[in-house]
Amino acid sequence: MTATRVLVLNSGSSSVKYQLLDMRDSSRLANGLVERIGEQSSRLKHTPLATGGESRERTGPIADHDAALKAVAEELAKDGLGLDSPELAAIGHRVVHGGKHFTQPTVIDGAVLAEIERLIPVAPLHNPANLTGIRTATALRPDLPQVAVFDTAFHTTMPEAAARYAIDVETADAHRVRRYGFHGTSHAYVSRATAKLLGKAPEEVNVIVLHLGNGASASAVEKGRCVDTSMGLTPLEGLVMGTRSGDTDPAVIFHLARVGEMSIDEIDTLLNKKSGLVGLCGDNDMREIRRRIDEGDERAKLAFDIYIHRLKKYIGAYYAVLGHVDAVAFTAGVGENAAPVREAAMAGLGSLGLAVDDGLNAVRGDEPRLISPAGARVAVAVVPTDEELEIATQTYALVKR
Ligand SMILES: Nc1ncnc2c1ncn2[C@@H]1O[C@H](COP(=O)(O)OP(=O)(O)O)[C@@H](O)[C@H]1O
Ligand SMILES: CC(=O)OP(=O)(O)O
Ligand SMILES: [Mg+2]
Repeated sequence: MTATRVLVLNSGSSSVKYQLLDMRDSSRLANGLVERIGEQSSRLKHTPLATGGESRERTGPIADHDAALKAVAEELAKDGLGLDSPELAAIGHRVVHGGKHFTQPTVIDGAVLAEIERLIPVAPLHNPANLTGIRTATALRPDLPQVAVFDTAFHTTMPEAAARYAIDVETADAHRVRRYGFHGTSHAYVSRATAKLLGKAPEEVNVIVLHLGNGASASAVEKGRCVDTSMGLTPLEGLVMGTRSGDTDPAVIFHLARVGEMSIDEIDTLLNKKSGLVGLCGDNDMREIRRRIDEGDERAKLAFDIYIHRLKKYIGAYYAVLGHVDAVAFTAGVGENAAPVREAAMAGLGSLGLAVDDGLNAVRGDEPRLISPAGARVAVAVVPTDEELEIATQTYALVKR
């Protein structure tokens, strides 16, 4: 029997999303989510898609990512899909920071682990969780290839003009300070899916991808290659996000340290966890923000306006970077679901050939779809991302013989 299944683990700072796929037809056998890891109220939700069974939930403390992954393995085993299955070909891991070094998916060995560990200072929220996921999975199946698929890989094609900060070159190089970009697996997948929606090859189109989830980033993709993206050294730069500030004057940090007497760690927490939408209005869920706006809440409206203003600036910037744009693609939780965000982001951009058709924008669905009016100069599209499928595809391509 040839092994054709791939388990994908996407370990975030306080969550693990997972999916088990059969790569013969890319069908999903099971998926799930463990959230609030490290809290008393952890929750695991598991859906056994292969058997068509009901989703199962367990709540109660799950101390760390190691315990989370063991709980996932137990749930999979209940459906006869345990990690001991001979049909499992590999485990694919999302690794957020791969630095400059990793441009391709990579089978993990000691040297790869060491490099991911060395990058912890530039991805303190993400890389430690990714490492625990890899170590636990390896302990459960030491015989299987474990593959790292890096968020940064797609962005390694950025030209130096986009990747370098304008700071002293020697200092920057000594500390590997440069723009790496993140969500690359999603930007790669969505830019290709957008080309397909237009009936073109990726090499034939220029696309602006707007990945708007809890973390959010934009990218400029020229003929299939990333030429700029909004996240930088860490996933803090760029757009306004659920809890992250995105762009600020770096002097805000000196000011808060000197005048506000805050420690560097306090400022780090402020900008990464207490800013963005949650800092502006107390909510980071776009559904809740829209509900509050409908009730006349001024703070929610201001938070929304700041979010949209920043998004528009990046759309304009990447339009200029690309020179010619074939499509703008909205993706991830907000991009796929929040019609008012798409409408507001495109409002007033008619002279750039950008517009949305209200009727098309209101349609909901899981398939890639156009929302621009017929005959528009630039296509505007909603293109659902699928980071897990992309990670599984890249993982399987690397290990199948
Ligand atoms: N129906 C919806 N309308 C508006 N926003 C939504 C909707 N569904 C999800 N979202 C937004 O999507 C976000 C999560 O996006 P997602 O891509 O899953 O993020 P992440 O992968 O970073 O956890 C939520 O915080 C919420 O703001
Ligand atoms: C890199 C990053 O921001 O990831 P996420 O959106 O999953 O937090
Ligand atoms: Mg995400």
